[in-house]
Amino acid sequence: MKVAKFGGTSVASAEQIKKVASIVAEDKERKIIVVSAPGKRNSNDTKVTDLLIKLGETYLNNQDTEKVLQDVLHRYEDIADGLGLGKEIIATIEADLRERLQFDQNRPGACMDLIKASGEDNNAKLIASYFQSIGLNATYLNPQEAGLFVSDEPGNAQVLPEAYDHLKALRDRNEIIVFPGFFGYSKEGTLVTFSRGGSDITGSILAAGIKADLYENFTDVDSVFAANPNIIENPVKIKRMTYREMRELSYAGFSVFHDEALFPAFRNGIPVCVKNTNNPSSSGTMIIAEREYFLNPVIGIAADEGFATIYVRKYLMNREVGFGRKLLQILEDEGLSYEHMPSGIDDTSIILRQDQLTQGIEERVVAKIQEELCVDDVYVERDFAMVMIVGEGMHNTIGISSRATAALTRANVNIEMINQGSSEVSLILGIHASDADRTVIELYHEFFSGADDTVQ
Ligand SMILES: Nc1ncnc2c1ncn2[C@@H]1O[C@H](COP(=O)(O)OP(=O)(O)O)[C@@H](O)[C@H]1O
Ligand SMILES: N[C@@H](CC(=O)OP(=O)(O)O)C(=O)O
Repeated sequence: MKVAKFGGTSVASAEQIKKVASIVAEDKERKIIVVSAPGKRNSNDTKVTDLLIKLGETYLNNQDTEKVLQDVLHRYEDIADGLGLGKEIIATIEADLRERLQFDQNRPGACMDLIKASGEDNNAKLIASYFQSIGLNATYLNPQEAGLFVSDEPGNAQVLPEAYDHLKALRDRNEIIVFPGFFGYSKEGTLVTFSRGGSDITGSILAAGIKADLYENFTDVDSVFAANPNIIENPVKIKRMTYREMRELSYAGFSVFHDEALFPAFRNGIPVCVKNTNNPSSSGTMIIAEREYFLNPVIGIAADEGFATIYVRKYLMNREVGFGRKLLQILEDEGLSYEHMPSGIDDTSIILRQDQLTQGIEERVVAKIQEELCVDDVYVERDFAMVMIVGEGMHNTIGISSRATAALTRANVNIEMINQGSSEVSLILGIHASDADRTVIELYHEFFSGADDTVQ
């Protein structure tokens, strides 16, 4: 049995949904179909999820919601017309949206999630009707009915272990199930969404729940490439990669697959295949537990922006018992998570996602570090990027970091931070965000020039 997830680009228009239907129809093993909200039809388009976030904000600010509501409805009307579905489905979607716009405004997180998730929910209903109209034995299934229980953290839901016990019953269903991605329900019955891009997570949870033989993730590219195709023209394709490699690369900007989506598949040993809805005969990229040979020690290079550093200096920091704990406690008290913490003997830098550092929080954190830890210096710097060089073959390969630093020297890029975990599967370089693309290009040429069309 396979779970197939179709991303926003695969369900953005009637034409795309027809391709989805033929992919589903051609393989009887494709039993659970997870769908996203309609995504971009071209580079100037707006994702329905982004329209819905605007709708949610408009509603929560007590402004007139009608214009944005109509923009959302037009997207579904275009799709329904192109699929030859009647007007009834649009009336149902409109009624559903208007009902969501009655939700309690005193619960803004839950209200936003309810509105945001309608993109997937209504698209799943529409796609299930289309499948039925062309003779497929398909049915829409609501995540609450299926038992997809999650934690009550708006916009950042985490699956609850008991969800898997409920979801395994889906194995016994005889029809094709069309399941909306991106959200589950708390035990109290509140709808909660995963983080952005979270339909990948739904697919992985369902694949783990039914112990699928394969989790297929359909998108708009033939494979995962060794670098972001928006930065490198025709990058080499990755044929096989490990969960760990994909996790590191998606963490650092390979937006093709959500980093949180790997865990359920990995824990249950379910292979993941990234495939192209527009070219389904292409074999795609297999993500598996292990791969045996390494033609190239590096498999991919990624860069992600939006990081800040809290720099802390105190003479004899290395001798002060409990300094690190107290420093991290200050972050914890403000609800901040951190990504890396490279240290010297008298100084340390805490690297974190800068969108967490709103002005009030930044001021409080700096003041607390100053007062409670009596440091010599503390300040925040913004707009860093983290570049990751990743590959299982890097383990015990001599010279990777010298090749990387030489490439950055050629690109005239200053390295602010360098970090390698003991697993030696990745090397992280902290640089200024404005240098990110140049860095990826130079590193790509260093590690992939002369490589075949496909690696590994
Ligand atoms: N290394 C990479 N390999 C493949 N695609 C990548 C990579 N890095 C970034 N991408 C981008 O990810 C996009 C697919 O992800 P996304 O837009 O979220 O698709 P979907 O709508 O199917 O969920 C590709 O079109 C590509 O621009
Ligand atoms: N529609 C949601 C969830 C998602 O996974 O979308 P996509 O498949 O387009 O990445 C979002 O935009 O965040």
